[in-house]
Amino acid sequence: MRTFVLRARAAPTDRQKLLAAIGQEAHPEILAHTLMNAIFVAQSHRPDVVVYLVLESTQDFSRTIRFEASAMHAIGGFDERSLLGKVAAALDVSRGMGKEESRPVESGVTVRTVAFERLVQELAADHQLFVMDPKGTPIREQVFAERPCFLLTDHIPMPKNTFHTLDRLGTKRISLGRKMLFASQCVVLIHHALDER
Ligand SMILES: C[S@@+](CC[C@H](N)C(=O)[O-])C[C@H]1O[C@@H](n2cnc3c(N)ncnc32)[C@H](O)[C@@H]1O
Repeated sequence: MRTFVLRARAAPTDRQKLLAAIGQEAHPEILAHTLMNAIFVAQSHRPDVVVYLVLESTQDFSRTIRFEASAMHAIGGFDERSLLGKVAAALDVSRGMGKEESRPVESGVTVRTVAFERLVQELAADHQLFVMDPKGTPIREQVFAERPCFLLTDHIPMPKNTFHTLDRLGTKRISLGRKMLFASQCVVLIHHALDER
C-alpha cells in the first residue's frame, strides 16, 4: 500500500471558493494533479493507493478527504473538472461538521474535520512516514517497508513547527533531486522509484 498526504495550505474548504480559485493564487489544481498522478495510470488505476488531501484555508476546521482507490466504484475522469468535482462534493458533505467528525462521501471517499498534524500522528501508528524535501536522503538510498506514507505540501511550505512533530514521529526526509518540483511530479517519481523495486 502506498499512501500520500497532500497538505494543501492554500486550498479553500468552501466549494465555491475552491472552484473559483482554479488558476488563481490558491492553485487548487494542485489537488487534482496530485490525485491524478497518485491514482491513475494509462487506461487503469493503481488499486494499492490511498490519498489524503488536507485543505487548510478555512473559517472553522481543516477538511481531510481520504480517497481509497481500491474502494472507489466511480473513479470517473482524470481531468481537473472531474477530480476537483470529487473534492467539492466532499466539501459539500462536510458542511456543518464539528471538530474531528467524519462523514462518508461515496464508496472509497470520506471526509473528516481533522488537522494535518493529528492525521499524521494517526498514520504514524502503522505507516513508515516520509516528508518530501529536496535536501533529504536521495530516494534511491532509502529502504521502504510495507506501508510507506509520503507527506507533501502545495506551494506553501510546511510550517517550521510541523517539523518538530514530524521528527518526534520518526519521519524521514527524502529527496527526489535538487530541483524544486510540483507535488504531483513528486508523486510520479515516488511511484516510479517503488515500481522499480
Ligand atoms: C512546489 S513544492 C513546495 C514548494 C514550497 N515553496 C517549499 O519551499 O517547500 C511541493 C512539494 O513537493 C516537494 N518537493 C518538491 N521538489 C522536491 C524534491 N526535489 N525532492 C523532494 N521533495 C520535493 C516539496 O517538499 C513540497 O512538499
